[in-house]
Amino acid sequence: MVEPSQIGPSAQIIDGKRIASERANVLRKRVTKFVAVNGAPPALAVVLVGSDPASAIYVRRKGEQCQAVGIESIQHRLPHDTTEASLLYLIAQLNRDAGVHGMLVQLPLPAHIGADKVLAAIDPDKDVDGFHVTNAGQLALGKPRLAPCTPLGCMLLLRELGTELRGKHAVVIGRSTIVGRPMAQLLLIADCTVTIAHRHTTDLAALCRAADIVVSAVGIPALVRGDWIRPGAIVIDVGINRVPDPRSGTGATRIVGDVAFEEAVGHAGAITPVPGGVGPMTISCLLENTLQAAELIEGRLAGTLG
Ligand SMILES: Nc1nc(=O)c2c([nH]1)NC[C@@H]1CN(c3ccc(C(=O)N[C@@H](CCC(=O)O)C(=O)O)cc3)C=[N+]21
Ligand SMILES: [Mg+2]
Repeated sequence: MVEPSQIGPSAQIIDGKRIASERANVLRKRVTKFVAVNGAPPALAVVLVGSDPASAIYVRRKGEQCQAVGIESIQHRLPHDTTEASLLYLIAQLNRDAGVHGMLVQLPLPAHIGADKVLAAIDPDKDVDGFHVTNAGQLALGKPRLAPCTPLGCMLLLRELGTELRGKHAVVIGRSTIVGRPMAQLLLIADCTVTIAHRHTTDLAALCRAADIVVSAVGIPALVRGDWIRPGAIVIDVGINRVPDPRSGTGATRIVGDVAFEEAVGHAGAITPVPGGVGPMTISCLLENTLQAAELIEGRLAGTLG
């Protein structure tokens, strides 16, 4: 007996939430080992300036996930009118604090604070977002140290599928420094042929139709249509777009990605949902980067002490 849902092609739905929770179990064991060796847990400092509601939710979720694997979470919530100088002062303190292994400043920052200057002030060894020019440069050289969490999470999802990446044509839509560019670098390291598309790209549809892997990170709901997806291609949807939820009738919102999911699911071989795809993997990779930073820092200290 064939269910209607089994008639016609339908993609494998890549369950980022499940994969992230399985990885949390592995991370928890690594953290336990770290505590046994070093006597204290890895610690992540998260700095939030202002009260953007989405940022507040993400920061809270990061704290919860840290706690779930035994990483100490230190959160600094600063008022919207915090000066650039006082934010730089806090970063300098966190850089010096031997009890802090990783730190991040939640983006976006208020307009009166220069994000480039702030990111440059973070000790690259504690830069668990991988946004510092040193870490971006290492990645561009093909020798990543701490790499950005969202692209790392996308790579883990691709690896989880078990398909050979070497020689595959990957189209990355979006060239942001936090997702598109580092994503392209990681795909290159995995021996993909990589095309980066952006707002000036002509005939994005035709480009996507030639792709084995499409990664979209632009923030436009339903930009990527079902018939843009080559049969069997892999679709990674990084978009987080808040839209009105017509089903609620109460003005409530829901989040959708950049891909018209219901269309694309009939074409793709595998596709990430939003929510429950890339988002949970981003936080999972943040935890992993924090543990990696802590292991490197403590390993180096142990080396200097004998
Ligand atoms: N310095 C800095 N580092 C960041 O890594 C950073 C940032 N700033 N600013 C904002 C973006 C966005 N981001 C997300 C993290 C988790 C989910 C996530 O967990 N999403 C869930 C739930 C989404 C929801 O319900 O709102 C999901 O997709 O299933 C989403 C987005 C990290 N960012
Ligand atoms: Mg998601």
